[in-house]
Formats: sequence, C-alpha cells, structure tokens
Amino acid sequence: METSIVKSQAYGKDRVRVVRVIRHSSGLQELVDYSVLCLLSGSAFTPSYTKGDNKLVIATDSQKNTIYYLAKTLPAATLLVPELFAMEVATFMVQKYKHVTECRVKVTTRPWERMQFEGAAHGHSFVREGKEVRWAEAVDSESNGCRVVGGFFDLEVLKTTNSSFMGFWRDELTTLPEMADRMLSTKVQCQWQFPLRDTTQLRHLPYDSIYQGAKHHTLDVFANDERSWVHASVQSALYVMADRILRQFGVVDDVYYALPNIHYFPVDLGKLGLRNLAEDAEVYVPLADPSGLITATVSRPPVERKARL
Ligand SMILES: O=c1[nH]c(=O)c2[nH]c(=O)[nH]c2[nH]1
Repeated sequence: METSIVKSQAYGKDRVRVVRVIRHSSGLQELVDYSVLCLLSGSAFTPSYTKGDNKLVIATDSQKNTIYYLAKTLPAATLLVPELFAMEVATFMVQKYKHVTECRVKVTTRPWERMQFEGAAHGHSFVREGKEVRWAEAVDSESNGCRVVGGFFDLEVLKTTNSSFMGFWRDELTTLPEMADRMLSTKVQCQWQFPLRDTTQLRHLPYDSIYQGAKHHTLDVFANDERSWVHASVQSALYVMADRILRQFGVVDDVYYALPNIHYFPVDLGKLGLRNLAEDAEVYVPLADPSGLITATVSRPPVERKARL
C-alpha cells in the first residue's frame, strides 16, 4: 500500500492549435493563430492519481473542445488579444467546474502580418514575418483571483558597433580583454506581469499597446541607448529597457528579461597576413555555444507600489 502524498498536480491539454478567422461585413478578414496550453488543478483530482478514480476527471479531450468552443463563440475583440483569450478560457473552467480550483492557460501566437501592396492593406492575405513569438498566460484561481502575464521571445537582434564591455572584475581566471567596441547579438525574451486584479478590471487593460510598447523600448534601447551600451553592458541595457516599460505602463507590476549574449568572434587571419582583430575586425564567426545569459526581474520601489494600489 502506497503512503506517498501528491504535493502538487496539474493536468490538461498542450499545443491545442487554433486558427480563428474573423469575417467583418466590410469584407475585411482578420486571423489569429494560437497554440494553447490548458492545465487544471484541484484537490478533487488527487484520487485520480492515487486511487485510479476518474469520477471527477474532466478529460483533456473535453478541455480541447472547450478551447475550440470558446474560439467559436467569444466576441472578436476578445479573440484577437492573447491575454484576453487566455483569461476567458481560465475563468470559464474555474466557474463551470466547482472542483477546479486553479486553471492555467498559456496562449502562444504565431504572427501573420497582413500583406501590403502599394501602401494598401490587403483584405484577407497574410505573410509570416520574423520569428518573434508573442505569448500570454492567465492563471485563474478560486482563492487568489486572476494573474495575467504577457510577453514575447525569440526577438533576434544584432548590432555591429556601439557596444562595449569594460572595467569588469579581473583575476587569475580572467582572459577576456577589455572590449571598447564589439559586435553584439541577443535573442530577447521579455515578459511583464500585471497585479492580481478581478477579471472585470483585467478585461480592460491595453494589452496590445503594452506589447507594442515593450517591443519598441527593447529595440530602441538596443539600437540607440548609448549610455547603456557604449559605457556598460547587457545588464545595464536590460535595466534601461525594463525601466522604460515600467515608466510608460503604470498597470505593469514587473518586467522580466532574459538576454543571451550570443558571441561573435573576429576570425584571426594573422596567418594569412591579414589584420582582422580588435579595431580591424570585419570577418566574424558566430559561436553556437556557449552564450552568456543575463536575466533580471525589475519592478517599482515599494513606496511607489503602495501608492498605486
Ligand atoms: O555585457 C556583458 N556582460 C557580462 O557580464 C559579460 N561577461 C562577458 O564575458 N561578456 C559580457 N558582456
């Protein structure tokens, strides 16, 4: 007879692909392309793990059907915003099934850009641009209310100059030279968290503007903020990016970044009689592994947090 206890559990369906078309009477058509993860938790499910008792198990197949059902029946304005869609699925599950105490829904989007011809937007044709992925997560829980997070990952950027890394700790294990100018590349992961609110308030936050703003600040600081790059490091640029997002969007509680430092090294062409190091560097080789990894969560000072409540 087993004596172990289940400390935590969550089960559901992952990678539910939903492509939803919204057909407007004007002839314009819109499209979202989502991959959805839905996970249910609750102590009522413990016997399904410990006793093989499935009485209260909502089949993962039914969870998948619920996602399709909501994709068909929710209003367009909700479907088009991943945070709102995630929240509707999560709250639906918690409200419909009394024994579900928490539902976690993560929606990942694959962006389709509307085609443009001579400046005019096409009514129903789209092209996949870039690899960056937007995502949103809503966790609705009976006891805590709803927690929403938005973010993006795989935004790949590179700059050929105006980045340095100087003045770092040196000891017998240090071989890296001071770098007054270097190539810099990263694949940005950024996410922003909203305070716990009730769902009525959460339904009215400007999720799309925050996503656009976060992306803008990320690219603008990467390309243009001389202070953080020319004189400092990935760490200091990360902080400036996050601070800008927090200052523009009062509803955001904290911002997390993960910035890999994908190294590009100048090839030593000395043996070919060519100078290609330091200020002569023009030919580089990207290093697949390892990369640096700089991460931080940045939030408001405690006093400012209190004032916002
Ligand atoms: O911006 C950087 N931060 C670091 O901490 C670091 N470490 C390193 O080797 N190169 C860099 N670059």
